[in-house]
Amino acid sequence: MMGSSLHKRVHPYSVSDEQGSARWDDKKDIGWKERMEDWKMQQGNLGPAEFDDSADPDMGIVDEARQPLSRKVPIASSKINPYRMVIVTRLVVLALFLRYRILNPVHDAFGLWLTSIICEIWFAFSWILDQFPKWFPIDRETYLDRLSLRYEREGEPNMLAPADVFVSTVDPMKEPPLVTANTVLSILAMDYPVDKISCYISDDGASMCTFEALSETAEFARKWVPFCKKFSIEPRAPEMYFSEKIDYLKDKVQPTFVKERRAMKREYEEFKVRINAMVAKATKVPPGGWIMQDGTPWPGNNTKDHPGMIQVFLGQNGGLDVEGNELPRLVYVSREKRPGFQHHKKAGAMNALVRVSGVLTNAPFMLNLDCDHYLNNSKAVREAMCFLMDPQVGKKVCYVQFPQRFDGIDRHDRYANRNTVFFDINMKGLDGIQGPVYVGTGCVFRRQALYGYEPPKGPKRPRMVSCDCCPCFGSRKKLPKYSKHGANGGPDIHGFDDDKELMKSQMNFEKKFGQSPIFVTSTLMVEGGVPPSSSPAALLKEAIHVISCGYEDKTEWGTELGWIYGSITEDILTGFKMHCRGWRSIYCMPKRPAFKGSAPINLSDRLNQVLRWALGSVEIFFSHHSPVWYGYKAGQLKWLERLAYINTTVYPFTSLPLLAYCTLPAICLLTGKFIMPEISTFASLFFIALFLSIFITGILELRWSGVSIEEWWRNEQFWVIGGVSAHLFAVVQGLLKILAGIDTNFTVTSKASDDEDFEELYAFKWTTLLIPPTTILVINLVGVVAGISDAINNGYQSWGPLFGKLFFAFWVIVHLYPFLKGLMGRQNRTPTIVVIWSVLLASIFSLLWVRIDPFISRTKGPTTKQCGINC
Ligand SMILES: O=c1ccn([C@@H]2O[C@H](COP(=O)(O)OP(=O)(O)O[C@H]3O[C@H](CO)[C@@H](O)[C@H](O)[C@H]3O)[C@@H](O)[C@H]2O)c(=O)[nH]1
Ligand SMILES: [Mn+2]
Repeated sequence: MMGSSLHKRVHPYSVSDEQGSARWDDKKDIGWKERMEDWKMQQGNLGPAEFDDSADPDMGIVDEARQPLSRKVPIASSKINPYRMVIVTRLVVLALFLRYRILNPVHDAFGLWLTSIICEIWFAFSWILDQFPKWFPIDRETYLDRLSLRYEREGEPNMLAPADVFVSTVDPMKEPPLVTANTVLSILAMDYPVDKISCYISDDGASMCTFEALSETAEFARKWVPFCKKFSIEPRAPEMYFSEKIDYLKDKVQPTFVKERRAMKREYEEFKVRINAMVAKATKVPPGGWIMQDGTPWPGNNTKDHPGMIQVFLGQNGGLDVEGNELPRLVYVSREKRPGFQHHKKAGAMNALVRVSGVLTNAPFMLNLDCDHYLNNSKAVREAMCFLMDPQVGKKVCYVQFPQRFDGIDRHDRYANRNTVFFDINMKGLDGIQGPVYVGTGCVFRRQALYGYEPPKGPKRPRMVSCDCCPCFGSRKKLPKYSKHGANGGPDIHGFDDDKELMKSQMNFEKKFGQSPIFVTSTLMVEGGVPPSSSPAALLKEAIHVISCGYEDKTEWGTELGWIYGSITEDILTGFKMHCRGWRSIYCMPKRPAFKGSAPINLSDRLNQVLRWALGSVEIFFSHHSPVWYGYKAGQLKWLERLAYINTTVYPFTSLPLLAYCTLPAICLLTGKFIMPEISTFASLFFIALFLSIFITGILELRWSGVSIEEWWRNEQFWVIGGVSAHLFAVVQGLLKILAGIDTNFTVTSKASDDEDFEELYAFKWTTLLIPPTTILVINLVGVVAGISDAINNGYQSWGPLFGKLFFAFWVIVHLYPFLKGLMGRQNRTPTIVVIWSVLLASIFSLLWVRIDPFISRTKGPTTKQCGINC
């Protein structure tokens, strides 16, 4: 087994013999129980009255340290109340409108009328799903200085909780090692005690290139990290730091800065050249497979059939940085892959990291990042700790989610890549209910929440003293059931004196967590850490064991534990399970964005990404975890939160009515029929009222959220574009999958390296996703031309009814405009295949309608040709 851990530059792993005075568990002679108690006391579990501050000379600081670490900032009532009023009004208007529509069928176009009315009812329903979870939006504020006062007292060991950082990568060609290296460097350089941070990289591609790049990155970190800390630079990802176009001398006082920065930039450029050389070399696999620097073959030469690999860099025994300080641990992990075993993509990779980190470091919190999401704010983890370590609110918090922010998106954000409407409106809304959904990256988890436990029950105010002998926490009784902690936060591993009990619970635990006694024991250490007695070699051996591909067989991994399997959007499912168990999550938006990543900016890649998300949602919708029917028994999921989860799984289905609704105007224009009867002045009031209420909710929403009107409009446009392409395909593929078992293959999105001219934006790749929107666009344009020429031929009286139809057609065209731009590419060149297909479909379609109901017959002469003469 050990043979599969890598030998190149092996640093004997050690956790137990730490010396540093800042180590939170350096009182190693005290037992676990005492240490836990101790920590709890320090966390401020004592009520304010019991706090003994006579010993502390600085009363002011003590007072400050007792203050809450964060605060809810409600949205101003002058902004939120009008918003709510308009929502209610809109609901009433909508009901009146639908009533009118149902009671007034169009007899000569019954089919059109019926279709449109079904669509409208569905739109109304999906609006409700989207709207009501935004009833209680909130903002939050954190107090980093209080966190520091409370847990980082001078002369005492640092009490901040350790955090394990997980980074996932799979394909070095699409996810360039330089991007991953930057992410890793930003993590290693974060503003947090180094001995409390460990960074785990999961390499699902088992790529030697990724491995060697990481080894190189570890070396470069020895220079980069002290530089960042010395000059407090931001961001701490070198690529982004050196490409910032701001005045880098602002606020800098040290005279050596300019010189050192210049030297550092040189170093980074050399580093970059080395990484690029590795990548260039890696494009062609040598005939005999890759050979490591020590001459042995790379164990991951067959990416689908290879042993598990772990390599520890840096950390306690990994040498110091150039200034003589320790660096955080960096661990390369590539889980075992064998044919015939499901690997469950990112979710499987994350679960492997949960176990490896449980064995090696067992931090009570873990930060999850995609390889392209670097730490943009070096205090991000501290921000999260303001919630997770808060003695009042913390215990029930399963994770702290940060918004995703992006670099390298075109200024106008043509395809709504930034997703601001979701991140600044919907997520803030959820934060006021039971917490934001987990979006896959930029999230700090509580380890215990990932282990499938429920949040601690009991009074909101923490108990004064916790006592393990007291029957109310009877860990001896509760432990075998292992699903609930006592009110004091967790079971106590020293609670056994009966061997039989111990054996029984041991068996239960192994059924749940798998056959690793060391890992199982680690799950019981609620406050983290590894047993002081364990030897590094044994731990490493166990770490290899827990990433073997059969490890999860007959356990609860992926069903109840860790990242949940069963959907390509594992993130939604994982967060959903936690909320169902009664946890709450927190949305944290520091002023300086905590993390930044890249997004696919060209049309085809973007549509494919959206397709993947939508398919994931459809999968969840049809699964046993569907928020429509899952989790009522526990009764822990708040109903508005459920509504939001239902919305995230049913939204792809809106593509069907949307598709119908987008073709209706064209049909109407071509046939001369309309979805509504001639309307009276009274009825037109409904329309105006509905239109106004939609408009005003939009405006008021933008007012409380601070989202700009342009961002909102891009979102609307992309809702239609994605709706009639990606979401539509997702529904079809999802149905194929459950009905016929046909699976779709997806690859990761490529992480473009920054380029100035946005070449990427104009890159065009052919995909079938483009056909439906193009067709819709073409038939609507044809419809507009036909409708106008028809009206010209028929004189004045026909302009009235035409107006309504043209309005709908323009609505469609305007929404699809960015799509049209995308089709044109930079050189205004549309790939012929798209044109051919769309023109073909559009003309078949138009001809069909013209034949069935030729409006030309009503007019005397041919239409278009005479137009020129008549005008
Ligand atoms: O077999 C695999 C496949 C993917 N990944 C990683 O998963 C992450 C996400 O993949 P990406 O192609 O970048 O997907 P995006 O659409 O950009 O990702 C968003 O949506 C995904 C699905 O909801 C989430 O998993 C991501 O965290 C979230 O950022 C990347 O770090 C990959 O390296 C693996 O580790 N193993
Ligand atoms: Mn991504």
